[in-house]
Amino acid sequence: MADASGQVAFSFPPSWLFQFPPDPSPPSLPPAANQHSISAPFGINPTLYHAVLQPAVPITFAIGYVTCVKIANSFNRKRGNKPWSISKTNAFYYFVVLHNIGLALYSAVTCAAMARALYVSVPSPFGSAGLPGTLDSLCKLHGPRGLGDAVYYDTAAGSWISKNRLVHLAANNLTPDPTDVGRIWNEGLAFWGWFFYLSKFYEVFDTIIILAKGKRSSTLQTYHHAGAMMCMWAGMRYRGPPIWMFALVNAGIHTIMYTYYTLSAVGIRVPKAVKQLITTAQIMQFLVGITFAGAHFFVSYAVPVSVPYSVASAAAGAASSASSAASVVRGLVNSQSASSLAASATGGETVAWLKKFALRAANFEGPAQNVQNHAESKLGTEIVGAAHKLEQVRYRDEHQMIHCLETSGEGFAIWLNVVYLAPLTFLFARFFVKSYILAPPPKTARQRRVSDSAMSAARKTSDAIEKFGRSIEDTIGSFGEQTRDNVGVLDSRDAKRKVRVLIQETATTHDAGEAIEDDDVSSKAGRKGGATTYAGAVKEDLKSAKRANGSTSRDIDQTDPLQKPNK
Ligand SMILES: CC(C)(COP(=O)(O)OP(=O)(O)OC[C@H]1O[C@@H](n2cnc3c(N)ncnc32)[C@H](O)[C@@H]1OP(=O)(O)O)[C@@H](O)C(=O)NCCC(=O)NCCSC(=O)CC(=O)O
Repeated sequence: MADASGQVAFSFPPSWLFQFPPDPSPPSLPPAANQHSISAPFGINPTLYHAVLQPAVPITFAIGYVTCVKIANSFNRKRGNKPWSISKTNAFYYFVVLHNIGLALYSAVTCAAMARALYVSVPSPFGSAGLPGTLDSLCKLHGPRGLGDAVYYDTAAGSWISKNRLVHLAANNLTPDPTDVGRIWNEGLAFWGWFFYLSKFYEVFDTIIILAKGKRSSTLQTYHHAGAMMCMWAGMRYRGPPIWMFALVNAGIHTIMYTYYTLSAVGIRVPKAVKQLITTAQIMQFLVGITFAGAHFFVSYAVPVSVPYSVASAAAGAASSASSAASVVRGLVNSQSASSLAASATGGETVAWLKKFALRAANFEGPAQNVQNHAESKLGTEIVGAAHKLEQVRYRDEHQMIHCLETSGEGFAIWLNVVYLAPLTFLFARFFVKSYILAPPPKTARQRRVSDSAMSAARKTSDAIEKFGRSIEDTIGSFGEQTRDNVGVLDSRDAKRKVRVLIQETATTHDAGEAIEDDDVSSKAGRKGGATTYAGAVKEDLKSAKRANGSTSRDIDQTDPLQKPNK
């Protein structure tokens, strides 16, 4: 299927894009050393650059990470999810705050640098190169800016090439020139993408923070971190074209997410609506990411290609028709040697030269030799020589459809990302449903009243128990004294009154406790957030209070000297 202009087409992807394992050629390309610009603020040692992109690095790390998380999860479960003692230290607190601030800032810088790279590399589809120009800039990451000027790896030829014969490779003639500007790789992805890949290893500290708090790392958390390092690796190792989006959008979302965690870590409560917005943005990035990355498999577009053609036929055409002559002139002006020829000749000389050229093409060699320039001298031998050369090989631009992707490695990087993102989107959607749809809604006035009464009930219970204990001690004390003094008569009315008042008080708080228990608001939310955690704690206090009250009452029943004996 092609668009109206026939310049863009959508078709089923060729099977070689799904080859596994992918072709290891070509290796990734470090950014140019000593560039000192926002695209690459400093050089990266090429050996190091390649070393961390070895497949063993992310695979080993991801397996090690998942194994450690499984062990730590079961450790935390066995300990009843008790926070590790280190999590109570100041050092841990400051580490968590700095970790989040650092990642928020780093993500913001990466996002800005990638946005700039996109801005300078991707032309508008409404510009002179149209939609193919935009697609070309998104599909081909190397070489100079301009439709059809990209440098890409031709798997069949086993070398880097360009559709434009005027575009040169690096000095070694084997790789794209690292100083080329105007495409995403050299404009920032080579540098910022590589560090973003490394940051995925550091981000496992998120999990360590969760574990240290005595919680268990969720499937979402573990899967996300293990998968992110694999996907960033594949994108950077094989230069999957849409990997820029991972770096740009994910860095943007992480700026917000780590700002949220910073606030959360210092105890600033973020409204639930904001939290919900962050989760929505995360889900959106995955959906857009899957669609955008997947589209690369299906897109082809037209690029101008320099096609060599035989001069003789073109020249014959030039002699026979004016329009063909015009095309010859265009061909000449388009070609490099013709440009230099034109540069060396003034307007009159060019006309004379064309006349000579047309005569020669028409096989009138004699008259051709005698063509003169405006100074009425025969055309210089160097011009004739150049024209002669032009007769050998000429190029003209034709439009050819090319696929967006060129190597099986690019294909691999994309499908790995799509395969990773699909379950991640599901896990996030489930998180969304659990956290914002199934979780209890914000408290109503009545629920708040119940919650308040829970707190005051808890307070009363504890005061009453305290008072009760003291009275029992006093009563037993005075009873003992009176017994010792052999008075034989306890001030029974006073003691009885005290005990009755206390039993009444605890009974009141017991009822309040029942009321709270019936209301599941405070109990369900229990584990998340300061207020709900407090409500959970209150409930626990109430339960203990109830237990304490029950046993104390039994004790009183058994010890009350004033109680009538059971019949
Ligand atoms: C709103 C969210 C950003 C965060 O939701 P959470 O449920 O994690 O939020 P929360 O308020 O319960 O916070 C969790 C607890 O950990 C503490 N905490 C502090 N710093 C943290 C850090 N860097 N990472 C994880 N937890 C951290 C919090 O203070 C809090 O402690 P306490 O409980 O003691 O108050 C959400 O959208 C989300 O990402 N949920 C998934 C959670 C997850 O596993 N994320 C993995 C990264 S996903 C990711 O990164 C996606 C992406 O690439 O965009």
